[in-house]
Amino acid sequence: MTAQDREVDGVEDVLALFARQPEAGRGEEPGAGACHGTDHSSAPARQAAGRDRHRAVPWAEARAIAARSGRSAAAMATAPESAPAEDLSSPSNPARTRRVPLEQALGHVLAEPLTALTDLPSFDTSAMDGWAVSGPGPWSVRPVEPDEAADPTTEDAPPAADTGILAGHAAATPLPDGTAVRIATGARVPPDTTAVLRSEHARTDTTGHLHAERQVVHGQDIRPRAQECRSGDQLLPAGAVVTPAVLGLAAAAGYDELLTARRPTVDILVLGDELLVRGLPHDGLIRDALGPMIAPWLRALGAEVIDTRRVADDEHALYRAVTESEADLVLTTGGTAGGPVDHVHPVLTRAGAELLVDGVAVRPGHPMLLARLASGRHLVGLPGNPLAAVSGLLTLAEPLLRALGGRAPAPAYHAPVRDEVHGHPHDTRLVPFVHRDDRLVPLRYNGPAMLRGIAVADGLAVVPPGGARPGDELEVLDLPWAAWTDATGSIDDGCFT
Ligand SMILES: Nc1nc2c(c(=O)[nH]1)N[C@H]1C(S)=C(S)[C@@H](COP(=O)(O)OP(=O)(O)OC[C@H]3O[C@@H](n4cnc5c(N)ncnc54)[C@H](O)[C@@H]3O)O[C@H]1N2
Ligand code: MOO
Repeated sequence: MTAQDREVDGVEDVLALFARQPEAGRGEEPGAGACHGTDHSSAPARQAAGRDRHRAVPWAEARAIAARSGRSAAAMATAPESAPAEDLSSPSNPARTRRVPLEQALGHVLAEPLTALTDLPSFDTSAMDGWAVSGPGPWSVRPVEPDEAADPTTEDAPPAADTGILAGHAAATPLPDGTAVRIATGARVPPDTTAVLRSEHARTDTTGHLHAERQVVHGQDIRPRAQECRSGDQLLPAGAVVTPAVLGLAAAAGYDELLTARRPTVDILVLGDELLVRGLPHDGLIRDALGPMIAPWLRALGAEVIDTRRVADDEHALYRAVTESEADLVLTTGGTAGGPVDHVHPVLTRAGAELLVDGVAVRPGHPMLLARLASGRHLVGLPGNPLAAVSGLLTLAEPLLRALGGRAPAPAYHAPVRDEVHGHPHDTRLVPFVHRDDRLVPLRYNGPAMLRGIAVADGLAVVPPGGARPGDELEVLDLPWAAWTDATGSIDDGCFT
């Protein structure tokens, strides 16, 4: 990769050792994560921050609350009154589940365990092209009887040359001791077969007898019926995501359709009169960065986005939009803080919503919130600063949607960080990083209003209060499309080697 290529992929510019960046408190730009620096240095801001800190929930607890609330909402919609709240996957109520043909099931979530409908393999199968043999050799070669070779669906077809027993054909006649019959990979081995001899390990003599050129072990190259599973075995639990491999397994196990969890629905409300949807910023107006970003991000998290709507900075308009939505989740952007046109809190109060999380001890994104509306639906309020919105998306919306959609919690994983990362004194920090040589390398341009770092990141590193030293293990939040960029190779590891 040339220096020019490196510039083009955007990583080189964004990659930086945190220790080499200006520290928080010395200014926010160019993004050493100093939201808490400049923002809270004035007396009123300090007071606001003090109030926030008082009610802000720790980051991990906020995620746990979101997951718990999603689980109980899913259970209430799914199960009869008496069912335990954790029983997400009960398929008893069709409202939250859907039968989907296999060819449309990719990316859906199983609403019931995938249980084998057949033994796999469903018959003793030849694993190789060669000979089915019975007993010790040499063996006399037996021609295949027409009813053994015949395709059961084309019994009227003219007799073909002796190809032996082919895959998909019946093989009901037992193989007498001392005899061999030609057989193809995937064909049913005849009863009383003791082994399959690969064609390259076999030789026929002038008298037509078959000899093995290698030692023959009993059962060799036969896949016995039910080697992989028995009918009724659980292959996958409820909550598993249907991947291409799961589609293949389900088909092999006999499924034509799958019972899947209905995707949770989301209405996105983008607030802010300063936002433009086209063209260049001008006269204090800026482009809406969240409208184009949030819907595809939520879809990648398994949600069904009904609509993304721009709502004027008007309390009544927001109240109507929130209370009229029929989505499982209303997601707002902006208007979470205490500014003159920040209407999210007043609207929630007016709507009789219960605030489950009102501020999180995380940077960026601390004004994020989670509420349960009177209807039982949820509202996640993302802060307007774009990276703060991403933080809210992964802190509150991701665990909530995962639970609403019947998926198991993502197992947490940790990786060592390569560089020192400056920490906030009290709050968790979420910092965009790239994986390099089994280490997390934090990225610059991680300020709350910036997307330049996250746009090239593999994920967000969870930096505990106080920061991290080189080699410390940090929790990792993957981005749902990390695999896409790997697949396209657009962000090439080569640029750092
Ligand atoms: N006195 C205080 N002011 C603020 C505090 C605080 O603690 N005390 N917290 C700051 C933090 S931290 C954040 S984050 C923001 C949260 O603000 P809001 O959620 O109310 O969002 P807005 O005020 O509407 O916008 C903030 C910022 O983001 C821009 N924005 C909004 N929407 C979009 C969008 N769709 N695309 C691009 N940019 C967007 C908006 O223009 C503002 O610049 O509050 C701080 N203030
Ligand atoms: O950092 Mo704010 O700027 O918490 O999102």
